[in-house]
Amino acid sequence: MTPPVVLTVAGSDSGAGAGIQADLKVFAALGVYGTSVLTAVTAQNTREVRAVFGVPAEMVTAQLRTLTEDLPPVAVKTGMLGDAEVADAVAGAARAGLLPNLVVDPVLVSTSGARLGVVEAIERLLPYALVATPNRAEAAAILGRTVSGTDEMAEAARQLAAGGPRYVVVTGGDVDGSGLATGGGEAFGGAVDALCTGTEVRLLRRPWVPTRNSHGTGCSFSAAIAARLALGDQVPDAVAFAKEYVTRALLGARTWSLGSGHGPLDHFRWSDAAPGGGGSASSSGSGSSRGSGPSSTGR
Ligand SMILES: Nc1ncnc2c1ncn2[C@@H]1O[C@H](COP(=O)(O)OP(=O)(O)OP(=O)(O)O)[C@@H](O)[C@H]1O
Ligand SMILES: Cc1ncc(CO)c(N)n1
Repeated sequence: MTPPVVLTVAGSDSGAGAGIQADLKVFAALGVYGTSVLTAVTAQNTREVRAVFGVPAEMVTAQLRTLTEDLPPVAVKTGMLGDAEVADAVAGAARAGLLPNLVVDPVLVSTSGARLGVVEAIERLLPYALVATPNRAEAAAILGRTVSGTDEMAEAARQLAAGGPRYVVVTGGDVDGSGLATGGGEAFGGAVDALCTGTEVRLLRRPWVPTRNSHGTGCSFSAAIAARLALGDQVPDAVAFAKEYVTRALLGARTWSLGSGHGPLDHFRWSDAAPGGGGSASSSGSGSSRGSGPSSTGR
């Protein structure tokens, strides 16, 4: 059995909750061969991003060329890009056809509030995206207006899809500064995302998981979409799978204590094996076999 190759182009999170490290965990959990091109190194833990060191654009290009010559990916996701030169380097590879099934997660700000990207960089890559996955704040920054309720999320998804990516998911998982269970998701009666397929907008709704351990939800969501695309899913199915996967990974992480800030997700369903583990929570509605994913969501 040869697994499909999937690539993440993103920054390193030393705390391994987000960025490259989260993406590689998702790829492993979903049974694809993960490769990585680093755009930045962050000094980061569950509480803060203390320092960011950008990888020069020429080095990003060198990684992309070297990798794709030998291990061409079937699907790709991008996360933190850093500056516009790096975004140009990635856009150049996309233009050359080296980045098929491209999922762009327009990372701008970390959960802890640190700036990780600029709108100008994201705008250079969006035209090449098959799928874009901005959260509400990112969609607002790109469009230059606020995006609050589900109607505005749907409208933002539609507007962004008209300007480049074939599919856009505006996610509603953002949590306010105080962290615990105070996020927009609760106010909406669940974790709601708006998927624009080009022709229509669907609201994807799953139960809101009240936990501080939500570091890297966006990274994991976009990585799971790329993994499922590589395994042959159509985009709406890949998105539905990814939503279920993240819900399940949040549920599994509810009771663990890794760091004193926003801890990581339970990517590998370890909580299923723990006594009274979080993975079987009925509200998830997901399957329970280890390593496998759900077959449907509440679309
Ligand atoms: N507490 C939660 N409970 C349930 N689902 C959640 C929760 N937090 C996020 N999600 C879901 O996770 C997915 C990722 O969305 P989110 O809006 O968190 O991305 P993000 O803000 O880009 O993440 P990050 O903080 O990693 O940058 C979405 O499907 C969202 O609805
Ligand atoms: C490296 C990196 N990428 C993305 C995010 C967004 O969560 C983060 N905190 N760190």
